[in-house]
Amino acid sequence: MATANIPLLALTCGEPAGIGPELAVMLVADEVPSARLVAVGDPALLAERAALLGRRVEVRVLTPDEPVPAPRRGVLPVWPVALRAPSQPGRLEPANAGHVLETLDVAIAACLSGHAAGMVTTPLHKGVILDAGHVGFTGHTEYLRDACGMKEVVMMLATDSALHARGPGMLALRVALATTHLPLREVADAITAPRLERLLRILYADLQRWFGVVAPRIAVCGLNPHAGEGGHLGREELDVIIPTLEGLRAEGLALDGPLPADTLFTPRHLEGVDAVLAMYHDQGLPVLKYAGFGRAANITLGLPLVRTSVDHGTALDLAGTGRADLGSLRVAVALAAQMAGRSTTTPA
Ligand SMILES: NC(=O)c1ccc[n+]([C@@H]2O[C@H](COP(=O)([O-])OP(=O)(O)OC[C@H]3O[C@@H](n4cnc5c(N)ncnc54)[C@H](O)[C@@H]3O)[C@@H](O)[C@H]2O)c1
Ligand SMILES: N[C@H](C(=O)O)[C@H](O)COP(=O)(O)O
Repeated sequence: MATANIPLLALTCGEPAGIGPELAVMLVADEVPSARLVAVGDPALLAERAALLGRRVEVRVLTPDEPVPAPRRGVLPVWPVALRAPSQPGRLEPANAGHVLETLDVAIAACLSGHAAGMVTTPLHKGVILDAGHVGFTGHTEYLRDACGMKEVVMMLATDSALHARGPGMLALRVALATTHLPLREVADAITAPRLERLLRILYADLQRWFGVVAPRIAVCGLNPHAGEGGHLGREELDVIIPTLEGLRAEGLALDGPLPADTLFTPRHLEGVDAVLAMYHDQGLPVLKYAGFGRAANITLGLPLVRTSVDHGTALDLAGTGRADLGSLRVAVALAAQMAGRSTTTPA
């Protein structure tokens, strides 16, 4: 395949004090990356981290018009976005929050214009972006939603099936979230029937579109212990979740639940299920990360572009040590490449 026909992925380098920049370096230092990549970040910082880790990497600065070369070991093409202040591994610097957001803007613009076929993000630090005054920032997912003008998107994490014996396919356990980065006390109010319906429609459609699941079966968690115990432990199941599921089932969507979340994530209940919809972040993600931390990826569904990410955060405790595990970034890149390939063959 000619280089220009290999889907191009923009790889944002994330929080400069975290492990993102060194993961970008490590990805090309020891192996040929599985996709045509261009990092979006500060070239001097990347070269510095490569030197700190003792990795031989040529950081090759490209203008937006220059072709991005085919993947090659030891070469990291970069679309430059300058740091706003010096960065030390492990030390957050609010002055660099604007830099982090600019890397996202560059990648998003490249995807929306069709220049890049998708974007892969390494971790940013939500707290330091808020400390810097970006009020309301809660993560890539919501930032991408707003940047792309979408009303709703869905965060889904998926494990790499290589670790699991649950049958063929690249990814074995997929967990989507009905609410994302929200204080727990606000979760119940955020789960309304119209929203839940929109989220389930996005999840259903994107399982078909990106993962080739012809007739998705989705298992939906209850919000309350024991899925509300018939209304004795909370009424959200009776008032919101059950009527929403019934409405969508009448249209032919295969939806199980609401099921008690504590037993839903067991092999018998997961048999034949293509994705689980958890009601909140720490209902679904601990299970997913227990099953595959370091071998899973985060995908934003419902966007007009391909976006995957790693399953972990900035790991400030590991930054600059070279001990961060590259596994999740490998999965995120491979998955984005697979999705980008589909987006050229499947109508939107
Ligand atoms: N995709 C993202 O941008 C993303 C994802 C998760 C968390 N975060 C953000 O990261 C920051 C720190 O979050 P946290 O402390 O809850 O989670 P974290 O994932 O950064 O760290 C949790 C633990 O996992 C370890 N860990 C993380 N990545 C690792 C890797 N690649 N290899 C080996 N060990 C690894 C860390 O050393 C730490 O012990 C927060 O601001 C959070 O919001 C961002
Ligand atoms: N909820 C994600 C996780 O725990 O892995 C993470 O915070 C990333 O979210 P964004 O992709 O929205 O930044």
